Amino acid sequence: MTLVPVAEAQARLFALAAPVATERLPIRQAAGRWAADDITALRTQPVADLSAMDGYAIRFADLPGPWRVIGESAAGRPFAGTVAAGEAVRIFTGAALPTGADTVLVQEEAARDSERLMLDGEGPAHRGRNVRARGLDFHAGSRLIAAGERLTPARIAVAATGGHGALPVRRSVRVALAATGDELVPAGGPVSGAQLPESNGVMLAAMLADLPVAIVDLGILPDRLDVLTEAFRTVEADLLVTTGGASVGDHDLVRPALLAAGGAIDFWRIALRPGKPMMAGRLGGALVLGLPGNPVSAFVTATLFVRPVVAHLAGARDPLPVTTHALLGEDLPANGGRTDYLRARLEDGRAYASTIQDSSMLLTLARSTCLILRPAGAPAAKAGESAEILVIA
Ligand SMILES: Nc1nc2c(c(=O)[nH]1)N[C@H]1C(S)=C(S)[C@@H](COP(=O)(O)OP(=O)(O)OC[C@H]3O[C@@H](n4cnc5c(N)ncnc54)[C@H](O)[C@@H]3O)O[C@H]1N2
Ligand code: MOO
Repeated sequence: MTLVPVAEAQARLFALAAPVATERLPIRQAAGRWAADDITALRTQPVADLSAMDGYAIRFADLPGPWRVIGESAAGRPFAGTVAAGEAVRIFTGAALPTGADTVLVQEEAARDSERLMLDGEGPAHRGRNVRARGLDFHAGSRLIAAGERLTPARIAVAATGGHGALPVRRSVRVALAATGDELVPAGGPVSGAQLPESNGVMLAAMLADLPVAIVDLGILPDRLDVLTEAFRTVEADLLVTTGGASVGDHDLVRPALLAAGGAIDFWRIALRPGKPMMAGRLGGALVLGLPGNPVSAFVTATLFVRPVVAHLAGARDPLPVTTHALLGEDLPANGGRTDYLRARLEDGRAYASTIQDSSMLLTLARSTCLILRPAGAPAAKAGESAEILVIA
């Protein structure tokens, strides 16, 4: 049985579907979406030379003063006249520098007696001190945000300053979630002996909460081919994510049900631990990801495939999770043929893997703050060596 390497599986998954359609959204609703186009400045910022401090606009050549104060320039209310030799204008942060002035004397270094202004300190060290030149931040026509970049709060702010009130984004991604298994009952309800509270659907919804998605909750589906087939046949979504029933047991029916519903499997089984039995395919207009039922396997495959493919569909240029590095807290044994994602805790910059790595253990996962990546075939590693990690909490 050949297992698909993780990076190849991610690339194949992204190739199965293009990003969803674009729309224009009012800027206050666009946070967290991905830009569908380059966003270019419609104006220059600042549009004029502005004061960076509260003080007095002067001519540097007139130092060390004294000056005569001839007016005021406030943000939004510029001084209309011109500053001539020996003259100063009271100025505030963000206000336009009057014509003729080239420098701002901060008020802490000035002494004023009615219209008469004197230096009371060292004064500005050079011409242009405390002045923000026109276009310091950006010029009209500059690219502010590239297509495929996420609309973070700072990018929303730069777009607003660049003159935009609405932004081109991808519409939200419709994600259908289905948990499968006869043993499952909804969280919080009564649980009899052989039953188990459903947690994968709850966890997946939480893992998607910061992404632009509209969740279609198919709830808990029983291990019955006819019920699963009908649910899959009628689902309307961009992405269908199932959990459980992905392996090879007699009650693992997700694959046959997808095929019976008219879907096609593109790949099944990944060189990944935990998460090997994951499958990916298409069903009508939707992508399908069949995640393994073990909760930790569902978490790891959702981290490596579900969140990234949602980002891909939502127009992300770089949809993959970003890893970093940490020193190993303890020795690790050689790894087998699957890339391993060890549940671990980061403490003082060192990553400590949990002793038991069973893919059913949710408390271990809940206490973990990172996953240590162990590439397929990696040799044993010593405490203190650097390892690639994925921060998860
Ligand atoms: N003979 C083999 N057996 C198994 C293999 C294999 O290759 N050969 N693979 C194992 C691996 S690895 C995994 S991972 C699991 C995944 O199997 P399934 O996707 O079919 O998962 P289930 O059997 O349906 O469930 C596994 C486990 O997880 C619990 N579960 C399922 N769904 C939920 C849910 N929504 N919330 C909470 N818990 C859930 C379920 O009760 C089971 O305990 O297969 C191995 N077997
Ligand atoms: O791949 Mo399974 O996910 O080891 O438990």
